[in-house]
Amino acid sequence: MDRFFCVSLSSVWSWKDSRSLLVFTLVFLVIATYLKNRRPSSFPPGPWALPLVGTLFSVDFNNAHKDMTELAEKYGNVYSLKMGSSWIVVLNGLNALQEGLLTKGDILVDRPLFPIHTDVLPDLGIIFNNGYMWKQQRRFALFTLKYFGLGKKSLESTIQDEFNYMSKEMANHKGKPFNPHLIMNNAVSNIICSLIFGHRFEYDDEKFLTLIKMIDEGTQIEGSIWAQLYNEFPMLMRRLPGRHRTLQKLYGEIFKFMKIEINQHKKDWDPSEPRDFIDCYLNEIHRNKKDGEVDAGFHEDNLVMCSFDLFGAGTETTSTTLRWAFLYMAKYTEIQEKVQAEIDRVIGQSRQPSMEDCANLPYTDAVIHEVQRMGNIVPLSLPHITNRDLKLGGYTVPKGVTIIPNLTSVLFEKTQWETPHVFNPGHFLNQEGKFVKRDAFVPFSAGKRVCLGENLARMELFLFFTSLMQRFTFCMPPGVEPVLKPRVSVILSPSHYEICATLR
Ligand code: HEM
Repeated sequence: MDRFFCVSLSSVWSWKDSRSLLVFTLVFLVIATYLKNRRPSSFPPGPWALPLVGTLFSVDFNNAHKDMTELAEKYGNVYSLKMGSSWIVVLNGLNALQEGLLTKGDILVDRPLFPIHTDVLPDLGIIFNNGYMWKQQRRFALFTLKYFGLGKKSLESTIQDEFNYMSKEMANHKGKPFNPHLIMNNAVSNIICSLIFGHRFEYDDEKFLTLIKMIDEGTQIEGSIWAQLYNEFPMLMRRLPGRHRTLQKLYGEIFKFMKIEINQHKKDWDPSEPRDFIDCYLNEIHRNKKDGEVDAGFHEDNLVMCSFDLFGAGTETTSTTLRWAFLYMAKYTEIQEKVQAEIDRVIGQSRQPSMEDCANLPYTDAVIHEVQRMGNIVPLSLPHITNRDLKLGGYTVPKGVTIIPNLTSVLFEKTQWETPHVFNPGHFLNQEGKFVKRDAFVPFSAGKRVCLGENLARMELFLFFTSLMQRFTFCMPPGVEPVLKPRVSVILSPSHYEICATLR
């Protein structure tokens, strides 16, 4: 009896012990999780962060720009999210964007380096590079693009000539439905190719078409959930199959293409007569070698990476904007007619549009700006990172936090635009019908990292759009309504569609 009593007493005690231990462990875990996921003091507010996944479920990655804009209504224009284990801060609205990128631009000049890039791409080039090397590479690219024609007649005539090739290709469809994706990518890409490689590619060049398709696929993957997961859980994702694995193969192929072009240039390179960006860069490599300058990073690997950056950024963006323009013109036929009437009145049909016409075509210019605003092709810009503690909107953001400039929140800001969600060229016109600039027009972002190709893109958009409207009328195939819902990746592009381009 005594023995039985002792045994049952000890089992009661051990059961009580384990229960206390369990309760203690649970309380400990809850407190530890709370402390780990708690926002640092005076950090911007935001949704509650869960263990491991953070605020991943507060944003649908198929609609991140919209969800992030809506979150600002609840948490204010400067708020924070936790992606896996890292905090990010989102800037919304014109004031917050200007305070971050302009007033305190020095603190936000760097880019975060994500595993999806560092695993696949060398730490070189312009877009995902930082510090002295980035500054030198960016400055050199800007200078060289200017040297080869930005704002000059030579580039203008390259674009005009390319339009003639493109228009022949479109006219071949004889007003029947066709998908304008590849034609537009090819035409626009040929402009940046003329600047980098010194030549264009025929529209039926299979190798070049494959390259353009690779750029499109790479952009899709970079904006997909696969890339997000890779950046949050790199150790795991490196071991798992998925679309992220394709990226390495795609970029490898594009690098090969760049190297072939560079090797060709080296064969007939004449330092006294640089023909394009590659020739100028080879000269710069030579000069830096002579001067013993290494930190600026002028070497052949960086030439490959800079050419890759300029080619990628200069191909998909402008052509996507023009594809949005066709859709908007097909939807709002009365706006298309007004554009054509203005072009007919100012230029007529006997000569091609030039940049000088821009000032006399305010309605057309306003339509191009409105296409860019509504198209919103780079909705969350590219990420920045704080290089020291930053005071923003009354909060403190420590060094090393990723910052997302939410361009969508500015391009559709209620207090900035009269009809934010309606296609309305009037946003860029005053009472007298003259073109007016708007501060909240930020498709190229702002500050020290503002789009390097802004002037080139503006020139391409104006000359291609005006020439297209002069020569063609765009409409949807019979019975088809234009779909304005975007295909979401790093950029917002129209879903694949067919259009009819009828010669005027
Ligand atoms: C409509 C066309 C275009 C749009 C809307 C656009 C938009 C943007 C945006 C939003 C950024 C990020 C800026 C930031 O981080 O704050 C960017 C960066 C960049 N863009 Fe564009 N872009 C366009 C065309 C081009 C073209 C034609 C080129 C070719 C030269 C180009 C080259 C670049 C480069 C190299 C960067 C990185 C700059 C840096 O990190 O310093 N872009 N662009």
